[in-house]
Amino acid sequence: MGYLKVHLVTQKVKQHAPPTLSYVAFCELGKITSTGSSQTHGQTFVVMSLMAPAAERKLTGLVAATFTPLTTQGEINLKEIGRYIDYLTEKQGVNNIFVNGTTGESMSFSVAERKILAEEWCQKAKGKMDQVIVHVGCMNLKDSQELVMIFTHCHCNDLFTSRYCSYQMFLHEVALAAPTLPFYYYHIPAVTGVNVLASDVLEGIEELIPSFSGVKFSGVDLMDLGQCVSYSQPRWSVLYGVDEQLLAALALGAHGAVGSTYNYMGCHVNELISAFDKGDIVQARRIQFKMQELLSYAQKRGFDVGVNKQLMIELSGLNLGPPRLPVMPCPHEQCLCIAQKYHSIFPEC
Ligand SMILES: CC(=O)N[C@H](C=O)[C@@H](O)[C@H](O)[C@H](O)CO
Ligand SMILES: CC(=O)C(=O)O
Repeated sequence: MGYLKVHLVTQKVKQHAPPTLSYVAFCELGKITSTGSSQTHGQTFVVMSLMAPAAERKLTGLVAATFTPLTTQGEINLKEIGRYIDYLTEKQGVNNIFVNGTTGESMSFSVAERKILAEEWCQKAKGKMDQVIVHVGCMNLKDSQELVMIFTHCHCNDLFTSRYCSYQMFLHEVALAAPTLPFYYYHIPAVTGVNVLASDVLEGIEELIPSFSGVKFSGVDLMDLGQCVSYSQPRWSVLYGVDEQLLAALALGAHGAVGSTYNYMGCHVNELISAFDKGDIVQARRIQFKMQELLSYAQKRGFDVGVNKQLMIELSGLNLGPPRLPVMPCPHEQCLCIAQKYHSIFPEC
């Protein structure tokens, strides 16, 4: 059975106009295992994404993949969302968010909960965030379409007509719910198990999908990334998703980055990007090595979404609550030692 992941991006129009929201969607096709995870055990499938006309403005800079705030009873906690957004903009200098994604444990929430969360994130982000990406991936097409339709009208189109035919038929169904949204390809082989080259997927795609707008590249194959950047059309964005090697991606021309660690390392990573932009490669490398030191320390102790969320709580003071089962809460001491490591490596933001 296939599952579908769709991400919508809302973009605030800057300047003096009242914030108008337009949308971007990413979607990927995959297999569901008995645990409901997206591991495919070697099955091949293509991960593709939809993106909206708002893509006139390129997605650039850092995007924090947010955690979902819960109460101690495990219910969604809308009250913390405003504070979370203020923390990211004021403390971390991060002005784009990616909500209800993997980091936000989207698959552990009902469609109804996800709609409420998406609306609250968009509402609270108005006037504060540049872009809000809402992941609306579900275990079935109907649920995804329902989420997509929060944001857009339903029309028909015929974008999917050649190559990758079965994927295109599936994607076409999503496009029926969001026909005006341009396409993105979302490449995350470590999660999906799909080891196609992203650059192969991009080849010729602009002819097939005129609204194609780029790729979210969360793989470690830097040659493939380079090929994507090299092929990238002027209005496309290539966004990198492996935080611990962002510098390599910048050197290859990535336009921005989406990641979980930008929730609490955003201010340092912004410095990394500035150093890189100024040609100060030594400083950029110094910051990247610090990120690697922290992440390798955390990974040796087991670094899953539960640990990551608790680390964010320790570092930000936000009231994000526990993760939802099957993700287990992180023992306090485990996170405390990672938080201490963070403080020993990084200065205050
Ligand atoms: C697999 C996964 O969740 N990747 C995240 C985003 O794509 C990253 O932000 C990682 O959490 C980060 O690079 C730490 O390994
Ligand atoms: C990191 C990311 O892309 C996600 O949370 O889905």
